[in-house]
Amino acid sequence: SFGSQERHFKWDVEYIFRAPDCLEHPVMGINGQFPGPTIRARPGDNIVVELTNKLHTEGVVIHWHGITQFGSPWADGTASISQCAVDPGETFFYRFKVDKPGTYFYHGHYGMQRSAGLYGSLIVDVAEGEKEPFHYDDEFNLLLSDWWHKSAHEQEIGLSSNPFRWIGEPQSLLINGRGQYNCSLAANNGNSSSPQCKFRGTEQCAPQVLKVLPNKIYRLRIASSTALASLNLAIGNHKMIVVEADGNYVQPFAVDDLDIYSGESYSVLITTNQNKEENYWLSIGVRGREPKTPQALTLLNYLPNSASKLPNSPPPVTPRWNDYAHSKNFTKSILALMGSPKPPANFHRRVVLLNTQNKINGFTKWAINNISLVLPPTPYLGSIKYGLRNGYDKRRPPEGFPNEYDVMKPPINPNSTTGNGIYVFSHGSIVDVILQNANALTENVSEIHPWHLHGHDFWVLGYGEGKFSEKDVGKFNLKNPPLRNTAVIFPYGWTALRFVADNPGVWAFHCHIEPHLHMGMGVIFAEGVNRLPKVPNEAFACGLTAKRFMNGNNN
Ligand SMILES: O=C1O[C@H]([C@@H](O)CO)C(O)=C1O
Repeated sequence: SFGSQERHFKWDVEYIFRAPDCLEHPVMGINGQFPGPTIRARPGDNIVVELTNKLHTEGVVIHWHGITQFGSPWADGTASISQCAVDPGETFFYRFKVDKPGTYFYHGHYGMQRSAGLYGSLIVDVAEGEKEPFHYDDEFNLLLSDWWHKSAHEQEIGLSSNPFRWIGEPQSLLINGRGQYNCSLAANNGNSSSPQCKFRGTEQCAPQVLKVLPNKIYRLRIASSTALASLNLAIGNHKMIVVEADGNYVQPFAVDDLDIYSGESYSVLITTNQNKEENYWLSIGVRGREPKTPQALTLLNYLPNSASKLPNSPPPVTPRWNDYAHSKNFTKSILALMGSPKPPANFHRRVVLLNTQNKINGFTKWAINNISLVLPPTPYLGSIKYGLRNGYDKRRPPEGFPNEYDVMKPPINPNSTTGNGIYVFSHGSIVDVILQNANALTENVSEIHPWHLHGHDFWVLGYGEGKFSEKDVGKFNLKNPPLRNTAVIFPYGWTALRFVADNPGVWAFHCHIEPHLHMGMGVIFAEGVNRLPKVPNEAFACGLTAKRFMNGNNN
């Protein structure tokens, strides 16, 4: 399109020593930075990321979360799905177009590399000469994450062990890769048992202070790449107007605090119209799991006040972790901005996906319709495109679950099986997905799962309690459902989504809680793969020997 640019980046992924929460640990960085560099682009721009793997003993891929990859499914950055993991020493070229303004991010999508710190921001501004449907004077970008003192490797080994070792709650929450583990910014006016932090400001774990001028409007871009934690964000004395969710404009609404699940992004507007002699807290706490992690904090610093002037009152408190009514109220308030694309009135195919915690040979797993996803070694995109017979399980996974299954109780028979079959959708068909939550292995436990779809936005048609039934269809919102790429299922509830299968490729659809995906909580969708032109060789084979074989020189 007119004025579009190529934006070229050269990135080295490597472990670096960093102190994200003031304690030093190996962190997966990019070009020596953590979080990785921010990509900023405009709609229509071609992004080229020349990614060199400097990890020495691990493969790597990067997923561009929220970017549809229309016409470039091999650049989606999902190991075993859209490409082979990039070998140590190798360089892979991600080439893709960004199509829609919004707040996005990128992250590792191989094993548990997101937990290791492989993530960064991707911001698409409006096209030159165009305006957002709201006004603001300046903006801040807040990429939220959670951090463990146990390495991603140790976490992963625990999950794959029998007896199972759960990763537990994070030690710290990070804002733009910065948190404070053994001190608190609010010790002097809160009830923290930690000592007051004393920062010069140059420390790796010093908070990024948000410096604002009085009586202005600021846009906060907020994205969550947490591995586990669902979060709630609040700013002392300031209401937030929600205007964007996952790169889509929403009908503006005001809140005192905002829930954000892993894989989601929001933009909110705040007006700096409070007492300008004061500074204010921005605080982030854990939702949906019994919190064992202190709040993350930073300051809204009204200039010219000193940033060392602490607010008079303690940081806003996070709503009670299991106040699901509060969460549902927020989530259901998110509706598409008037004039947004509407969903088709009917669907061609409905897939119901039951989410259960299971056992396989004594190992703890998650399963969808009783199949726990284990990715095949050959990427699906290549297996399908080239008709490879043994690339993956050709049996179609179930479209639903037995009617008598009681979602309110632990599974009667918790034993499950692994699989890697795919859901194949006809090109252009309209697909409804009902995500059905259930009781986990333990009685009276049902968890939150934020589900993320690659390659598409979907409309969120509705949320409900208990088991989904046909009569719930009548309550679907077809008028102004929000378009998103991530939607949460609440404990013991269901969430209904609709999307158009019009993006040729193979797409992961999964719980964005990284350990849950690792334990099998995902499915694979494929559509229109036969329409794809030649797939770049380097997506499916590595090194010069592979190139030689592909050129037919294999003797
Ligand atoms: O997958 C999970 O495992 C643990 C627990 O269910 C078993 O230890 C937990 O809280 C999860 O979310």
